[in-house]
Amino acid sequence: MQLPTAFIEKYQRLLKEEAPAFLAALTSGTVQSGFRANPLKQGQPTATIEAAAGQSPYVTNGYLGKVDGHSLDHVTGWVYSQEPSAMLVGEFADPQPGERVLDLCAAPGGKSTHLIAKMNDEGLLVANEIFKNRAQVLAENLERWGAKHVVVANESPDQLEKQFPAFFDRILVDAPCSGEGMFRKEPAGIEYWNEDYPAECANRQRHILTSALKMLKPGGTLVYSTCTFAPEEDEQMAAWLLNNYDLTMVELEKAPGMDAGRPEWADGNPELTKALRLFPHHFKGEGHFIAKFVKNGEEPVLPTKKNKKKKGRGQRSKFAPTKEQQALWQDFQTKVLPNYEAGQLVVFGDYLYDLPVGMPAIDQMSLIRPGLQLGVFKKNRFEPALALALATKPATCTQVVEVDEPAWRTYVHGDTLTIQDAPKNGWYLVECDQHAAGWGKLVNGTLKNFFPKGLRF
Ligand SMILES: C[S@@+](CC[C@H](N)C(=O)[O-])C[C@H]1O[C@@H](n2cnc3c(N)ncnc32)[C@H](O)[C@@H]1O
Repeated sequence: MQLPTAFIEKYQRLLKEEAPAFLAALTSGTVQSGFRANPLKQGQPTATIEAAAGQSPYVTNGYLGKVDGHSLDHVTGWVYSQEPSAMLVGEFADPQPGERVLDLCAAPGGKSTHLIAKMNDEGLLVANEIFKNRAQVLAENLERWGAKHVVVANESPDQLEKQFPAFFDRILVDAPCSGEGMFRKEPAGIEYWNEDYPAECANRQRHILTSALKMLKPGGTLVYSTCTFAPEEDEQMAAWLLNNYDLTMVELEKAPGMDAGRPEWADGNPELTKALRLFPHHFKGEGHFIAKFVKNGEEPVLPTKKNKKKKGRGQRSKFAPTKEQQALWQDFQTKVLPNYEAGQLVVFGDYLYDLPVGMPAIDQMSLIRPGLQLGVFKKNRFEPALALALATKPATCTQVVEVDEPAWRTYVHGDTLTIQDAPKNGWYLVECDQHAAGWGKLVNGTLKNFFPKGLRF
């Protein structure tokens, strides 16, 4: 790997006698892969964990090692591949169950899956991505993860800020950056780099952070992270935040191998040591920067109950299912998922979603996934969605077909399954080794395959 001369000279200047070790680790060190297990699923991804190289000492459910993209654990969302430095961001963000959380730059979803897991799928996570194709990937990854209380939005930060004034308890800005910390893992990123690139990225980051702070409640927490070493995007951005907003910086606890922020690379404010830096010659992972702040000030006065009610009612009626649609869903739910508790049922096109309670103004923004997709209405039928299967614990489902791994492979390939001693006809959750894998419709001993065509392999 050939690093640009200007890059080498910059870090020789900044890191002085440490520079040779840093540059050697960046060009020839080993990329450490990792993954997180999904605590929202019922059980442990034993097969992937058995093949792992060990556990992360810093991240609950974090492991070192690779994930097979065609494994049962991956396809059913029991694991998410994420390198060891990146998984520290969600850990330090530390969202709590019941909070309103925004992941403003969320695709492909590594941090979002971590945030909602730490929230125990309680409260509301808005996972936003500015680019539509990336927002689709984000929605797919969150669908596999099986979370209910997540909305996927596809907005620019300055559009989103209009919908959520002082709304969130916690916001993560995992910013688009110059990506220097990923050069070792993704060398193609080197081609985009030039001396001015960090300053360009910093300009964009200031815009994103300006919107984020408008959406953060007083008393709320902002976590800012990058995967670059550039001080312009790291300490200088944290200094800019402290100089322009009423924020208190939160100390991030450093384990051996984790570095403190460098005040001398910004305006000398000693507070900047509270931030965390990950260098590849000190930590077994890629380059990252994390800073955490609390927004000072009083909570705003909430709108009166009367106003609130009006808004909610209008919103619901526009997207509310018809009586026929409700009856179709209820028929399915009573038979198959008798204990399922929906938040607000909303219909977008022909699709039925379970919108998390507390999500405002869904008609005012571009949403890729307004909550958990429950299914689709087709003529006079209801067809359950893969997302619902992946969010279902098999023990809560009354109609389950258990298959072994070869039969599961047949299922994800798109073929029908023959079920011996078949029970009554109807919708069944396909389960393999406790993993909910999708839906099938049993007709006289043959399980018709409803695994989405685009995902078959
Ligand atoms: C570092 S990546 C996020 C990674 C993600 N948090 C994860 O853990 O999987 C930054 C994201 O910001 C998005 N982005 C690019 N320009 C943006 C802008 N002007 N405003 C908001 N997001 C932007 C990128 O498309 C990218 O998906």
